[in-house]
Amino acid sequence: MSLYCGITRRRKSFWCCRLLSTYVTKTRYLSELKEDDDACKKAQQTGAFYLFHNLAPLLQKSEHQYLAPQHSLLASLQKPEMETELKGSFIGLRKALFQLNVKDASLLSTAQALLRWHDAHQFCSRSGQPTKKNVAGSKRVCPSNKIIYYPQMTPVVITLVSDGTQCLLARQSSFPEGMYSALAGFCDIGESLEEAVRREVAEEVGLEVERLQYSASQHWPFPNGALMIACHATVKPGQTEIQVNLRELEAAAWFSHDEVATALRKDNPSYQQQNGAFPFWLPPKLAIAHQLIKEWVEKPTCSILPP
Ligand SMILES: NC(=O)c1ccc[n+]([C@@H]2O[C@H](COP(=O)([O-])OP(=O)(O)OC[C@H]3O[C@@H](n4cnc5c(N)ncnc54)[C@H](O)[C@@H]3O)[C@@H](O)[C@H]2O)c1
Ligand SMILES: [Mg+2]
Repeated sequence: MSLYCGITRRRKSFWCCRLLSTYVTKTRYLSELKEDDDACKKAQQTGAFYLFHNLAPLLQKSEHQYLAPQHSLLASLQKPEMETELKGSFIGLRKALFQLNVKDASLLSTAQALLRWHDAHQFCSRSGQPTKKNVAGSKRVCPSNKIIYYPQMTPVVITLVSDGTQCLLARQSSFPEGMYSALAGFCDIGESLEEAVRREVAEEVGLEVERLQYSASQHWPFPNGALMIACHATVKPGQTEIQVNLRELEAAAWFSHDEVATALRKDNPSYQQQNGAFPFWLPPKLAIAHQLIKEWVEKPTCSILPP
């Protein structure tokens, strides 16, 4: 698509033309929809919608997968009629997330986080008056004092700690049986990413981080829309004795490269072993914890780059 812009200098007009990438065009269009209620209303006439009921998306079950159908603007129907009409059911995102394709999982996570934020920000915290949502849902405004509220994400650090040969994985009692993950924790106000990683590792397993390396980030819809910031970290040599904080974790342990590489190749084993224990397994592919662990398996030295 072309952009034409007119620049007038010293009474002469110059016209320049340059090609915009599809990504830039799309980004600018979405940015316009956030600010322009009329343009957004117009877009809604031809737009595709995901449907939610009490924050649960409407999904269709297909073998081992969920499909997230999109719909054009619908007449208002009650939940049971809607499910029958659209041949699906409203299913909790926690249950369905890992059985969705990456695109639907990402869009539904964003949509759910946004819906939850709107639900929790109905009133201005200064005036107590009801706030008003713009058409795109990208902000809420208090009509009495014009304060604008924007959707928020909570930063969370997730860290895969290594001693160079093994990596440290932990589990909370709320995790599915047998699943271990990297250490995670909410950033405190005023903290840098590095400070949050050092504090969380010290708090949860009693170790001091020596070096850390940023890996990637991910939006995570639970519990209220978090920005997961993933890092690799190493601990000081010879200082690998774990002191698990049992208020936060059920267990934490060092795992060898072989153990982790083997677990990474397996799907969630939902069976119990003969001794009653559940086999060791790792978070599914969609979770950034999985990507962090996979990176370490492929390159165990990824966390010991110079600081
Ligand atoms: N996507 C992934 O791969 C992945 C993996 C692990 C954890 N996570 C997410 O990371 C999040 C944080 O991990 P955690 O539970 O170990 O955190 P955590 O270690 O900070 O412990 C949670 C506790 O911190 C306190 N807390 C401080 N600030 C908070 C805030 N802003 N919101 C809620 N509680 C706050 C509460 O007391 C809460 O019980 C989890 O909610 C989990 O969903 C995602
Ligand atoms: Mg934690």
